[in-house]
This record gives sequence, C-alpha cells and structure tokens, in this order.
Amino acid sequence: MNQIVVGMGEALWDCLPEGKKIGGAPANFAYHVSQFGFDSRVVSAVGIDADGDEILDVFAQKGLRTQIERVPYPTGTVQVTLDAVGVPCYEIKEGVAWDNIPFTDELKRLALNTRAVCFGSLAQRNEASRITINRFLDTMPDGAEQLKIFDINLRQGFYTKEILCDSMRRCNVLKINDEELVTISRIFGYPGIDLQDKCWILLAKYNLKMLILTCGTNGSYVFTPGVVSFQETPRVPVADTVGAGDSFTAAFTSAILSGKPVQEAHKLAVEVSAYVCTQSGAMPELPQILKDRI
Ligand SMILES: Nc1ncnc2c1ncn2[C@@H]1O[C@H](COP(=O)(O)OP(=O)(O)O)[C@@H](O)[C@H]1O
Ligand SMILES: O=C(O)C[C@@H](O)[C@H](O)C(=O)COP(=O)(O)O
Repeated sequence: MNQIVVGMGEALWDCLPEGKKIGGAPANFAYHVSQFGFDSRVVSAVGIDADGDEILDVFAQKGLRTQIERVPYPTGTVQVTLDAVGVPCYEIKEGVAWDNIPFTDELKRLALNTRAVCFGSLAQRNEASRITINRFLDTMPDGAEQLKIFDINLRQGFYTKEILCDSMRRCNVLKINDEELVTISRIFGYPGIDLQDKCWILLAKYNLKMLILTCGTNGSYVFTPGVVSFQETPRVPVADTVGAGDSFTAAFTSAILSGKPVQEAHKLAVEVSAYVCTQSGAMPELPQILKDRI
C-alpha cells in the first residue's frame, strides 16, 4: 500500500522578532511527519528569487522531499509578532508564489500515490492554488485508508463560507482550534451550544473519521464516531507557539498511520507540540526520544 504523506499549500518565511524561520502550515506538517520516518512531500511553489533558493536549500538540508514549482511571483513571507506568552499574530503577504501552485502531471501522479494529505484554507485564497488543491484531492483515491486532513487554519480574512464548506465536504479528518470553531459555528449558523456539541455536529454532518480540536493551553480533544479523547496541555517554557498545531497534526497522523490507537496518537501529539513550543519557529528537529515513539 502506498504510504506517501503530503503537505500541500504554503511554504514561506516566517519573519519572527529573532529572524526569519522556515514555515507554512502544510510544510511544517510534512517536515514533522518526515521526522517519524514517513516518505513525505511538501507541495508548494516558490519564486525565482533568493528567498525561493533558500527555502529549497533548507528543505534539502532537512532531508525533506519536495514537489515545489518555481513561478514568476515573489516567495511568500509572513511578518510574525508574538504576544507576552509567545502566541503569534500573522501578517501574510499577498500575491505570492504559493498562491500560484500549478497542477502538473507530476502532481497528478503523486496524488494517485498519496496515503494522507494535509491542506488548509489559506492556500485556497487565490483561485490558482485552490483549483490545484481541489484537483489533487479529487485525484487521490477515495479508499478507507486514505486520510484527507483539513487543517482549517483561518488567517486574517483569507477564507469564505463557500471555500470552507467545500473543503469540509472533501476532507475526512478536520483539525480546528477553539477560536476557529467559534468562527465556523457563527458562519455555519449554530452558535450558542458548547464546543463539544459543535464538534459532534461537524463530525456527523461531514461524515468525518476524526475531528481534532485543540484549545492551546486548555487541552485538546479527538472526536471519533461515538468516542472522545481528552488530554491536558503540559506546562512548558514557551519560546513561541508557531507551528504547534501543525506538529500536533503531524505527530497524530504519523501515529495513526503506524497503527497506534487514537489515545496513544493523541498523547504523542500533545508531547510533540509542547516540545515545538519550547523552540523558536515551526520546524525544530525533534529529540530522538520523541522520534522513537513511532
Ligand atoms: N503554550 C503551550 N504549551 C504547551 N503546548 C502548547 C501550547 N500552545 C499550544 N500547545 C499545544 O499545541 C496544540 C495546538 O495549539 P493551538 O494553539 O490549539 O492550535 P494552532 O497552533 O493550530 O492554532 C495544543 O492543543 C497543545 O497541545
Ligand atoms: O501557514 C501559515 O498558516 C502561517 C505560517 O506563517 C506559520 O508558519 C504556521 O504555519 C503556523 O501554524 P500553526 O501555529 O500550527 O497554526
């Protein structure tokens, strides 16, 4: 069975107070999955510029495989400011390379051989990448083993109800945080009920295999039909929480693909994301003791 795991969408530079760090939610996901020994790919686009060269160099140094096109737009950058507890606020540059990911024959072949893909709403803000992501999802086989993970990642105003509904219908796993869940519930018209009820509604309505709800320092939940797993968030010294959610999704997905039960996968995800919060940027190397858990 094919085991390729894909992170599809933005690959960019996070410009943090202490300097620029490699990032982009789907790229973070693919990197962390690769640290657990999976054959993963970043699918994205970078510009024909020095920032683009450097992104490709960093991925090569990290041993991360890529399917990244060079396109005539600037490589993506994000200005990241951190609050007092390391929680980021993003100012995301528009009209950049990852907004213009082309659908190629190579990408079609990759889709046919993909076991799990993680995609978000941000890279769908422009039609070109949105079409590519949807073609990729539609080309992927629809077997019981395939995971199509929608890490909703609502950023600034870069989403519409139509795009969110469409992605909910195409995915079979949803990753959402507590603030995003409130926003989604307002958009979809079921405010007022508690967070867990909202999750059960989404799980049933979109026929999801799993729904991952993360609540920052207040813990996290994994809902599967009829069963919910809850884990506290450990207290750690935080550098920044950039990429916490992506590393959580990556560790959880890696564990599930390795055949671990949901609760064990959930526990690993909590530990991995807590470690990522102790480091600067979204793609720190994980300690061997965490890598060895899978
Ligand atoms: N300050 C923190 N300390 C330890 N772990 C954290 C911290 N913030 C986030 N995490 C971990 O990362 C997960 C995802 O973070 P969260 O902020 O909820 O989502 P996202 O990064 O997707 O917005 C949390 O459920 C938690 O396990
Ligand atoms: O791709 C993004 O959404 C923004 C990036 O600047 C950042 O690298 C990121 O991915 C943050 O992800 P999260 O903290 O795991 O939600």
